[in-house]
Amino acid sequence: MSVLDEILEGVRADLADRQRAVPLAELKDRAQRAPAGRDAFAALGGDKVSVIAEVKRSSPSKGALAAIADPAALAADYEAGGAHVISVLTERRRFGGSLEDLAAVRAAVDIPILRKDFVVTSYQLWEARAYGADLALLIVAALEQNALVSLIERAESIGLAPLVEVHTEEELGRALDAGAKIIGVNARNLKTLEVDRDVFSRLAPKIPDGVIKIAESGVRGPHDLLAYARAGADAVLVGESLVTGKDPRAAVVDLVTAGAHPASRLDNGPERQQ
Ligand SMILES: O=C(O)c1ccccc1NCC(=O)[C@H](O)[C@H](O)COP(=O)(O)O
Repeated sequence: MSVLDEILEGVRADLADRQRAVPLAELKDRAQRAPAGRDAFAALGGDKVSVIAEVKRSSPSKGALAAIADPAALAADYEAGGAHVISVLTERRRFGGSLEDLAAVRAAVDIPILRKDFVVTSYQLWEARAYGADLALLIVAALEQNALVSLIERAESIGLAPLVEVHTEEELGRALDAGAKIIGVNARNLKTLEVDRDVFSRLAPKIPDGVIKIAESGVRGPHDLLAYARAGADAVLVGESLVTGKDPRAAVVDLVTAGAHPASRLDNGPERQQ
């Protein structure tokens, strides 16, 4: 069984418990009373390379990364450093996250928030909306095509921007066929956990203009952001290097500063001096 399959097995078990505890009608009611969503497209668009800063306690590849007793304070630090979007890992068993983390972050920051999880059913999209997310991750490798299409439609219909994650050309074709407007290319193979930063530069030229391109995983600092930017990234998603560093806010400042420089973008001239 692959790592992704193991994660999905645990996700489905936890989901069944939550569905027993909170019926869909009650969840929908809560989602419909949630404050209006924040504009993810505005946060990720423009000339800059946006920074999505992640609240990540642990991971299947590295185990425990950081204790993060106060995810809201960490997210507020990220926002103060200039982050454009906050990603909150809500998966419990392998990442140590929760929906409570999502709600706490929502209350602490004014920028859009991504629910980073392994979504397999629309119930999780209603959860995302009810607990304050503005975007929800949909991983192509975890979904049949019909499910991907219907989850994209459902997300959009309830005010969530779907971030559709791919790792191969075949998955990218499926994401585009399904109508994805925001595509994340994950450098991490979720079946083997191997990180290959070159996956982004191989797939990005095949993503049409007008689709937002996010480079996910493996960003150690501004030099990686600049490399992804040169390959066409509109945004980078960064977890481990922020939560394990001494000063997450300063690390975000460095990334945002690198991403704000026009020379960091594709075809915009020579690499900025570090
Ligand atoms: O991080 C993992 O080990 C992992 C394993 C299996 C599925 C997903 C996983 N991570 C989710 C992510 O995609 C990352 O948290 C995110 O892109 C940030 O990556 P990084 O900056 O390398 O922590």
